[in-house]
Amino acid sequence: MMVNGRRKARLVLQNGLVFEGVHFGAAGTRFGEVVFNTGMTGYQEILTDPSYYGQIVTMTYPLIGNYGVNVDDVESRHPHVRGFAVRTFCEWPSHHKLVDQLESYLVQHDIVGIAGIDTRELTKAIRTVGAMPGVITTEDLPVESLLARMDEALVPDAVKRVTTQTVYRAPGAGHRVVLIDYGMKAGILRALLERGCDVIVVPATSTAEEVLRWKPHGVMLSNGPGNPEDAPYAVEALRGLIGKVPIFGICLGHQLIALACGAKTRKLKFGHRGANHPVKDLRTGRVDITSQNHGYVVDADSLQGTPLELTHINLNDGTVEGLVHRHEPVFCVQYHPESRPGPSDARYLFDEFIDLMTRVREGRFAHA
Ligand SMILES: NC(=O)CC[C@H](N)C(=O)O
Repeated sequence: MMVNGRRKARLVLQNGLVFEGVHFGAAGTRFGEVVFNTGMTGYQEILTDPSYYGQIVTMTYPLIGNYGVNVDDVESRHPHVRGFAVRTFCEWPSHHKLVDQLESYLVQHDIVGIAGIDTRELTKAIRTVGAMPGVITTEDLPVESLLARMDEALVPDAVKRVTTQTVYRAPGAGHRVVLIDYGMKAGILRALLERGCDVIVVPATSTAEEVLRWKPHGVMLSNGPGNPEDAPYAVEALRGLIGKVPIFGICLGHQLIALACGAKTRKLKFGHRGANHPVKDLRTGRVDITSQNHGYVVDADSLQGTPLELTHINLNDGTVEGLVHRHEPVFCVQYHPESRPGPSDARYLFDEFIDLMTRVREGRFAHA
């Protein structure tokens, strides 16, 4: 069926809620966990952030696509979302860096989109019920048959599907850093290269021995998709790295450090995805406005009895945002200091990592 010259599309949630709109992007049927992002801009970074692998993302900001797509705002080679849901998409974008329209970009990468739905109502449904499986379809399929297929939204072994298959090096004259790619955003690599690091990017399945063979001055743990408990091989590798080399973990990397140290993770009701999450550093009182994208979190109570100390909390819901190891040069944050998209308040954490590696190399490492 057509609406205003466009094919009809539907977004169906597992709880039976149906949103009718029009199709934009590729045609077809795509299942995925439905999550919302509250950023006003940054749709291209969001589409290409591998942590969204297998998910259907809806933007709460109502007008999407107005600056088109460009070659700079990508966090990986191609989009990783399964579907994209917006209120209004802009058919006549304008920006000096624009190379394409959002719609043709989605078609090119086979991402099914829906527009013209009440994204506020959709977001409220997710906030009330919690993030849940759903589907976007441009096909004329009965709702019952779609509801019966919601298992297709599951993404087993997500990290293994997005990690690099080969080791590669981005040379630099500074500290040698092994960057473990669990589904890395390019912004993390960029932040290290901007600080002169000699970066070796390795697959998520690398063992501690494989990482240490590079004789790194530091190990950087990236973000990545899915439940951290689904990557036990990564936790195992970290157990062999903690205490041997300085480590800085971001998002999934942070959660994996927590698991390796005996803490637990749990699923948030609807996650944190946006560019304005306030995070407080408990040691300094400083508050950063941060970029976030996560559905899981480290359980604060489970830190009891572990060597980890809580350093940062989210000011919206009090959840764990940062940790430091009490005895070893290891620290991590749940949010995204590389931003992309979002504010750069927390970029200084990369400088702290550089400083930590310098201190360890010079034998000046000591925790307060
Ligand atoms: N951006 C990330 O690394 C997300 C980590 C994890 N997949 C979560 O959703 O919590």
